Amino acid sequence: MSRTRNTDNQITLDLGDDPAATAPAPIAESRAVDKSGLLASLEQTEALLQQWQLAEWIRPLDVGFARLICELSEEQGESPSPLILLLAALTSHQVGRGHVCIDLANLLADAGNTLSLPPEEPARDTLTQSKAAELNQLKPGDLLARVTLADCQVALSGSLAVSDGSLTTPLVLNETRLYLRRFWRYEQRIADGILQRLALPSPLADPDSAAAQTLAKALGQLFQSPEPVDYQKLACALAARNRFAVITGGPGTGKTTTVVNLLAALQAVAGESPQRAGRKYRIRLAAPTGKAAARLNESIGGAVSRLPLDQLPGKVHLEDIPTRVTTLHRLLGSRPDTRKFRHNRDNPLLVDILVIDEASMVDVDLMASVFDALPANAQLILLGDKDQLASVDAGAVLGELCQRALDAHYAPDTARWLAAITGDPVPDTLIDPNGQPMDQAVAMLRKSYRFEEDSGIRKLAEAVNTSALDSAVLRQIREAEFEDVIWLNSQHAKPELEQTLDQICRHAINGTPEAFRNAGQGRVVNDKALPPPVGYRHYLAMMHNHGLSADSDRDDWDAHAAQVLEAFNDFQILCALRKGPWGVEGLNDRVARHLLAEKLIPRAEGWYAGRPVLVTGNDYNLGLMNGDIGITFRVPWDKTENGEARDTLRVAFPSGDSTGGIRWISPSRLQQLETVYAMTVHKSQGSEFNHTCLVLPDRLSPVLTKELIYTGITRAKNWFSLITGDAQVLKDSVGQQVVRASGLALRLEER
Ligand SMILES: Nc1ncnc2c1ncn2[C@@H]1O[C@H](COP(=O)(O)OP(=O)(O)OP(=O)(O)O)[C@@H](O)[C@H]1O
Repeated sequence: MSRTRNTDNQITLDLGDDPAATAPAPIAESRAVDKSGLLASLEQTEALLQQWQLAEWIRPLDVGFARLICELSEEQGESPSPLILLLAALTSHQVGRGHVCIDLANLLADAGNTLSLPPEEPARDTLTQSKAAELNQLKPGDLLARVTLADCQVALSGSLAVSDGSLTTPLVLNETRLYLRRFWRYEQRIADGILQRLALPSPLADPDSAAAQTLAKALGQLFQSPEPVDYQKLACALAARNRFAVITGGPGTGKTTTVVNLLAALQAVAGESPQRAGRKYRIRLAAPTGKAAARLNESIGGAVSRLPLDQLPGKVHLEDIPTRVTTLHRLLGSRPDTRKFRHNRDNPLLVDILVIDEASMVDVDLMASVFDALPANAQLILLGDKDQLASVDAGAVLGELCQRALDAHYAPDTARWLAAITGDPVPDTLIDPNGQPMDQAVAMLRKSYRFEEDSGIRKLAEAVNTSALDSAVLRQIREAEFEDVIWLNSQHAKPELEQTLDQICRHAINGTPEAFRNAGQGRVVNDKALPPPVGYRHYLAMMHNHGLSADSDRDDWDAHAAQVLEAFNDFQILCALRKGPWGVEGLNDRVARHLLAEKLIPRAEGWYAGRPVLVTGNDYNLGLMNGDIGITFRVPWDKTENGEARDTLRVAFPSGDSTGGIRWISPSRLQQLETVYAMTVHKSQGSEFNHTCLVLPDRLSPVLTKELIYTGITRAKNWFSLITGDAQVLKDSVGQQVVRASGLALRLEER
């Protein structure tokens, strides 16, 4: 058997079982496959990795990394084992899928599921059937069938490329978890940052101290709930005591309200502190995306203005509580072409308290950078919904930190302290004498203030979250018992494809208010009359209906664009997939064609007035961030040679700050974007829409998980509609859960 490079410098697999195969033979041409031999030599393994790469099972990066490991080992006089090569590629593959590491025990127990290989949907339709069939006999599971954990450990521990982290090796093995060094370091920096903060003594620890009494007094003024346990108050107390805290809660459970009260209480403590001589804390608010930052910007102002500041101790003023929310990248000082930030250990942020909203979207890389940039004694408070999808990139930091949030596990000492400060006894079910340090810093909000008891959105989200979807809720939704939820094609278990796709487009245009109870009219929630459910006709009609001209003030154009952008936010189609007729690509195209047929847009391709776009990469020059949404307008701002007004297209983006202004950008300057009639659920994280329509495909795929469905449903503020390609897919998706391999929770337990 030999390794041979072809003209593209690619290594081809000589399977050695065919006399004709002495020449480089692409895999499709070999007849029989000796699987056991594939891990016998480096050449065989490397060639196989290359075949997986060609089939797009793994990325070129994964093969490149594995090769690098071999080259480094060879340079040091070592003959790397084929198993190391394979494990290196698979570890890198897992990072690409959001895992921080690979758990070897899981890999050996069930390689197919652990790696999602072969992929459910082959990425390359160019792969001939015979080639695909042959590759299917060379799955990682086949290769690893006779490999034991001990084999892996022996191979890894004997390699110069692997260490326990104490040496600067590219791979790190921690018990059964194999990491790319970079990701092991991220996890270590996060764990160190958390544990170091949890170990700091709190000036509030003694409930009889003056500081703790001030806190208790402030909380007494800020929270006056008649409930036996006010979980918001409890969360405030807990987060005030710790230099690191997490507040998790579902939609509308009052995360923003709680954090605003917390900041006011902390400023009251600062104001009364003799050591601080009245000096208030420097507080910063941040969110992982521009959209999430803008949303918090919107809600925080109102919450701050409602604070009973004159009743608080410590002379707290309005300006002591910030209302400006920035993106984490801006806060940390991102620089083009490097993942290193301006603020780091050598140049820390000038901040005493940092609050990060939508923390479920923060990956390990960014979270490690946050800890690097924070002064050692600065307080970090993470807010988010633990049940939402994890970050797009590797890690599930918030989810891991909140693994035990439901039962709290407060140590008796913590429970006594909480009761002394809040005046409410902590329920016995939340007390655990074996509670760990991390448990003492996590609070869960348990009551939704946005959704009423009988809200369908709330019931559906809860049912999905607790995997109880086969129960009465599905029937209630099918029978349209709720005011706020409709399942448009629930009567068809397996609806016809074209008909369903057209139904989605008609729904996208009109919002189908008539399908909701009382045609979506007259709903009042929390004493507020809700706008009815709409579709995209709403923003397009508003866009075309303006009395503006070339002479109009630019402020009037800005106000018009702001209104249209807000109206666009009233409806959004969310998809699970990117590709295919059920994915964003297919649906964007189809919806545009329907809008064109209805004469709501002038064309369905390229740039046109009305085209909504989603920015898909950060553009620091234009000040646009991944996830920003803009709408294309026809504006009469250019001049002809004769000085007459000439129409031109400009894309209006919200300015992203608290001014509510508009940035007008010429389409030609925009590099990374896509049309956004349909958006993936992943991209919708951090956003909310008045009416959300979730589209589920006609086949189950690994991306369809409980977290995805929950995130999709909870993007709906007031109205939720569902269209399924197969009714069963909804139920089956809820049975699939995202489990990301990582060692963070264990690291926090270990010490
Ligand atoms: N303790 C409370 N009593 C009454 N209303 C409340 C309380 N807490 C929050 N609310 C109201 O509930 C709504 C949602 O609150 P808030 O925005 O703080 O929740 P959130 O968890 O941050 O929401 P989101 O899911 O949008 O992030 C707001 O209208 C708020 O005024």
